[in-house]
Amino acid sequence: MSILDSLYEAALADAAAREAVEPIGHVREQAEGQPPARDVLAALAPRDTVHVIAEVKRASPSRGALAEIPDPAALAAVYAEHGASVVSVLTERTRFHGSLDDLRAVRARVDIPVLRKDFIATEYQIVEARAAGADLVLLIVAGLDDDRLRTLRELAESLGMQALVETHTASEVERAVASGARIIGVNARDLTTFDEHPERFGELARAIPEGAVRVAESAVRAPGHVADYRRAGADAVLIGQALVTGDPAETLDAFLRAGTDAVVARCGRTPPRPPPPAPAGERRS
Ligand SMILES: O=C(O)c1ccccc1NCC(=O)[C@H](O)[C@H](O)COP(=O)(O)O
Repeated sequence: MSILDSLYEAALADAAAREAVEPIGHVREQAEGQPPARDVLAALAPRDTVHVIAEVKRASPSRGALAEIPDPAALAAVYAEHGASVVSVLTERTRFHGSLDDLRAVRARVDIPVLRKDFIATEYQIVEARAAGADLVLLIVAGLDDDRLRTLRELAESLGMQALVETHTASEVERAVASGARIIGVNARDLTTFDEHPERFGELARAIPEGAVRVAESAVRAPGHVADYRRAGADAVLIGQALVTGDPAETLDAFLRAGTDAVVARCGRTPPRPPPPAPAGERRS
């Protein structure tokens, strides 16, 4: 069994155990009682700057333990104060040591949108994400067939959320686009081998339509990496490890500075040319 399959298996077993205690009807009522989801597309809309999706990440299958993070809400508050546009919360328990309680605590503390990052393949996981306050859910193309991908994205949208549809290959980008995704991520990390291919983002971003938000995921370890992703066309960069293993405030400040300073030479999105000089008679002295 691949690592990705085993991650889905564990996440789905946990979700089934929760569902046995709390059926989907109850969870749907809780979801309907939540304040409306925050507008993720608006949060990621300004295209004159790179956005950071800052992750609460205690551990990972590729690196093991990263940081204890006893108070995920406090970490998220630092992210929000230092300019993150979205907070990503890993809610998977077995390999990432996360939970829906982390997500609830983060959502209660910050005003920016919150992503539920997990191995989602069922309606139940989408509804419980909204019930816990998520504004955005992760859907991984490699783990879902076309029908599931569309059904789950549409369910998320019907609950007011958006979906970050994650890809790693050209054919996955094609499937993400065909599924109607509005926010498309290219993960530099191969989820079956854990190898990182940061150049992959620039190779694949061209196939993501102009109207969609392009997210570069993983493998940011230094400010220059944010600049590289920005130059390659990223509207947003998803960062976990570097933020939780360094000083989150300083690291995020440095990453955002680097992203803002980067020359925006984006595939298909070159910055507007300056207007031609006015005729001599109209020039101000
Ligand atoms: O991080 C892992 O080891 C991992 C392994 C298998 C599936 C998913 C995994 N991570 C989820 C992510 O996509 C990252 O947490 C996220 O993009 C941030 O990456 P990084 O900045 O490299 O921590």
